[in-house]
Amino acid sequence: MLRPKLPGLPTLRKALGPQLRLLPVVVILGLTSAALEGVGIGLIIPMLSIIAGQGDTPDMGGISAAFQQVGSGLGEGQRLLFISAIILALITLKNVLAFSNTVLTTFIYGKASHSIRSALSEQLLKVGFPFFLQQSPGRLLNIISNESWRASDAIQTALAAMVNMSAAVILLAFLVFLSWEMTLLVALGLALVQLAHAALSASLKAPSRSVTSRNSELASRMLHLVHAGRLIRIFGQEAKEQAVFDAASDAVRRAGLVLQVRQGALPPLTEVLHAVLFLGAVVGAWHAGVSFPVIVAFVVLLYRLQPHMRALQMSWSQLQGWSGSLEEVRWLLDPSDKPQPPQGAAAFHGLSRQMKFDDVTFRYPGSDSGAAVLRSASFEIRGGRSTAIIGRSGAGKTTIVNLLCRFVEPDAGVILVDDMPLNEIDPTQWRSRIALASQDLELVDGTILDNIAYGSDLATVIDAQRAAKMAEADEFIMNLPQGYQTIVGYRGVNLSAGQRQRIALARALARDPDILILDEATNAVDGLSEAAIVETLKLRANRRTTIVISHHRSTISFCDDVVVLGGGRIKSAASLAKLASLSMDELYEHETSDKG
Ligand SMILES: Nc1ncnc2c1ncn2[C@@H]1O[C@H](COP(=O)(O)OP(=O)(O)OP(=O)(O)O)[C@@H](O)[C@H]1O
Repeated sequence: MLRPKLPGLPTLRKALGPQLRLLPVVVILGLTSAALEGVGIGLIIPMLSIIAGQGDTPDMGGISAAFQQVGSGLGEGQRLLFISAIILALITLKNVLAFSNTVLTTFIYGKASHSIRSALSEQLLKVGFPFFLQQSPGRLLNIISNESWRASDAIQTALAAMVNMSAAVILLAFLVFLSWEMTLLVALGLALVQLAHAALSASLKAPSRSVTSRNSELASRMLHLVHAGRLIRIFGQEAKEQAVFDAASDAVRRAGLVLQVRQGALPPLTEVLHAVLFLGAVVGAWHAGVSFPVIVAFVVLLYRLQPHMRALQMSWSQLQGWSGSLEEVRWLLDPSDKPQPPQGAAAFHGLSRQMKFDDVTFRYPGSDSGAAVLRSASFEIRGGRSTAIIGRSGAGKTTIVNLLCRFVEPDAGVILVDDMPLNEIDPTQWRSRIALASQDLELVDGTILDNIAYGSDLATVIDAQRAAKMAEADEFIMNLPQGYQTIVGYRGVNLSAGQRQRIALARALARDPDILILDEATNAVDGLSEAAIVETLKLRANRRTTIVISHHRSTISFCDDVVVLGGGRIKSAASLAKLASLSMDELYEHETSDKG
């Protein structure tokens, strides 16, 4: 009866994973408990015959006659007790099996829900970074926090549908055995009810998608309120923001109302149609001259069948109502239309000579019509030296970092590492040799120690303290009441911007990387602390490769080389010592013919 295409079925099947092999057990338990129920109801026939004083009603055939034989050798009183005992035993056993099935389906549901959440997290961790440049965080948040739960609910509903389907099949079989004519009538009626139900359920898909997209918009507004708290207040936008939020929230309410009203119309409608069917069957049976005990058994069976049929139909409409959610979850889990993570299998054991940008052109995804950020850029960053990358705002400095870290890949040209194309190197091995401290690289919610140790295997607080000392962070950390155990809060809100930067720098230094990249990593640090940090970096620079991006002359003062970016090109690449006399503004304009 539920043949039409089930929305999101592949997603559900994938989520069930190894639990799929438990589904036959669910079905067998469902069939068995329904069979026990059917037999129990069938035993009403001899019971009623005894009570009505009809003895063995002669005109019965098939399964009714078989039921009629139960306890036939006993006296009436004893037979009544005997049949009652069997019915009680059957009811008890049926409920034990039903309970076992509830436990089993709950177990499967829990596992499948976990697997959906885990798959979503895995996908977010695995997907190529450009995905995050293209997608709205609100949409992603909504999928993780809302839609994934609906997908889990869909699994529970699908499992319940299987149990109900099993019960319906068995009870229908008993009905056929009791009276195939009456069953034919009932089946015809049920098919009509199902058709009406399916037509109405199909109209739930559009409102379901609308609810999903409104929820995404609302999640974006919520994120905005959380992240832009200061901005909203200082510009006095509270009333406007409230109005925008209310509009988004009300849009969710309206879309939800349409969906729920349509869904809500289905149960009463189905109940009325079932009642018509029920009464029609009774009247029909009376006209056909079916015996009283058989009519009662038939009606009781039909009565017991009805909730299963209704539940099946409800499951169907619920799954239609969640189709928007299932589509969103399926979309996020589908890798085919997502940017791939960086590839490459060659081993990397450390930089010995240089990193070379050879004719690299790059444009951000989604900005195809706009100008390229880098156009045929060629320059070298020599190993074991420190290189400043400078240029006016928007020149493409951070883009170079993104390319080096393989967050994005060049559209044309190649980046060579010791003459090997970077895209052939195993990205995990490559990144394990890099540490990045950047103005927009977040702190994690945890202690200062957690943050410094993030990404390196620091054995002790002493190790963390060594890194913190190099980043001029130890002193302020020790002055905090909880020291290294101080909780930094979400994105480090409990700390000042300069403190956050010094912890991020300590985190990068703790990795003791081959290649240290500092992208505006100290622009919020006071001059004195910055001077001390620069001294530390100078000492370190003799051993390791360091790339520094900054608009401050003092920050790049210790660098050996400088690469100047402008208008998507490399304007100049030279030894910084040769340009020592130039101010920052003069450096930005400096142009050499040999950019080597
Ligand atoms: N995610 C993105 N999508 C589209 N364009 C982007 C994206 N990120 C940066 N850009 C564009 O790329 C150009 C270079 O940006 P980039 O961040 O590399 O500049 P920058 O030199 O580091 O600037 P700043 O000194 O201001 O930090 C800019 O024009 C910017 O608008």
